[in-house]
Amino acid sequence: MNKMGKTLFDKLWEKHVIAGKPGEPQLIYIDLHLVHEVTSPQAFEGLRVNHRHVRRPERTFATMDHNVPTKDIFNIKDAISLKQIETLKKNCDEFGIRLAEIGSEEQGIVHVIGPQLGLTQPGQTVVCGDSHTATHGAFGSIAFGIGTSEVEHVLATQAIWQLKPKTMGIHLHGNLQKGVSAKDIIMALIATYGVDFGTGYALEFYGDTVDRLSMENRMSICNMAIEGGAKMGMMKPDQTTFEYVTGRKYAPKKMDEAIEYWQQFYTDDPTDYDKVLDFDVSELAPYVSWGTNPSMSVPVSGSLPDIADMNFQRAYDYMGLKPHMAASAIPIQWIFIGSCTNGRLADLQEAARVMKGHHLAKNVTAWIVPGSRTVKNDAEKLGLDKIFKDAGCEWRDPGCSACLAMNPDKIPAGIHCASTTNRNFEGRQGKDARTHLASPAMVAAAGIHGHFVDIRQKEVI
Ligand SMILES: CC(C)[C@H](C(=O)O)[C@@H](O)C(=O)O
Ligand code: SF4
Repeated sequence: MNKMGKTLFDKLWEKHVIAGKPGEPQLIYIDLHLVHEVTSPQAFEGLRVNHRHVRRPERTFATMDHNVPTKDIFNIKDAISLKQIETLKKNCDEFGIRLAEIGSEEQGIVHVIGPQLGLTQPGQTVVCGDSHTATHGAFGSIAFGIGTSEVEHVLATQAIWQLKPKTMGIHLHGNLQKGVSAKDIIMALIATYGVDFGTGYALEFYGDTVDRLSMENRMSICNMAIEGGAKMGMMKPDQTTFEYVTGRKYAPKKMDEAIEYWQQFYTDDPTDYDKVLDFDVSELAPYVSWGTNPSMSVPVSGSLPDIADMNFQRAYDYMGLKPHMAASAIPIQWIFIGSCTNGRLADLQEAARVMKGHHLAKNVTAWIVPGSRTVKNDAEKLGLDKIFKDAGCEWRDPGCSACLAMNPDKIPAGIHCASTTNRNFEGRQGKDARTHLASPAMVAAAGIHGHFVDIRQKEVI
């Protein structure tokens, strides 16, 4: 393609390059470094051993999320979890880093609290030792996950070496049908193009569909860019973004100036991308995953595929399902609503809207886990906790919880769990647990019925 202008990504990249030549790894400045307890201990240890300090503590913010129990939160029984939590506290004290600890108002999943506190802003580079850092790209920033040795490098230097990726524009257009959400868009994209279509690319989602989405919905899409193989997913900042950031705790004091600066970040013309995908969302159905990677997903109105290859055979065996069965016939015994994909207030409101006045089907267990303490408090102010509890759900404390089996919240073996999370790998939610990814409204409806239902049909909820 003949590039005339610049993409959103190009503009952000240029503003942050400190050293290096195009075509080779370049050193880029990092505006925001988010830290959690799992991927930071060795990084801090490296600083200590080398007698280094944290270069920009005021651009670094830590939280506890993966290991925290979501019930009886101060009572961490697992020795490794306890060690990681205690180590983070010690490291933050020693290196002068702000920390949202268990029990505090600011604590929550790293990708929920960054935006919520106004730490995440347009025009930034954001890193964290966590693959779902792509979430923050929804604000119009370069945001990506890094490994522990890179965490150490960023702590010490506030910069990182990166090879500039290619850019892919994903043009989303059309109106979503009622009951179809942002989560369905990203699941459908991955089901259509596979788990590695984004490898080597920075994705930018754009188009009239994106323009109409809330920040929460935009974050759900960028969050799963990594499930499509891309390290980063982004969207240009617009009025919706500016309104979301305004008034937040760490938002810029001079908002007018900030907005004026942020307005330069957009793609000049779609021909500037290295590649473009065109995706009409108007006929999209809600999606559910049936297998053991996020591309193994189908429309809820459809049926499960043939055994195309060995991976499918293995997935069917693990999931205890059969080819050609209707997606709506997948039995559901557990539901999980939470995570950095769908654990924000808007997600809980969506689930509560579906659950209101209903009760869980017999034999269904439900865990509702707000993405942060603030989400929890805000939800309670709106009475959402009561709706969930009346429906028979457990209303828990914030954390990653059953999104991954790194804390006491594990889904039992053999159980089919409809989950608002982003990964459905073998053992992800507990040994031999069977994860089915879907949107908050779809998961809530599955809890009520004990199987998936097509929530586009009025009579089901
Ligand atoms: C534990 C962490 C490193 C991991 C990640 O990088 O994504 C986790 O958050 C996940 O979702 O699997
Ligand atoms: S909620 Fe899940 S996907 Fe998000 S950071 Fe935690 S473990 Fe990773």
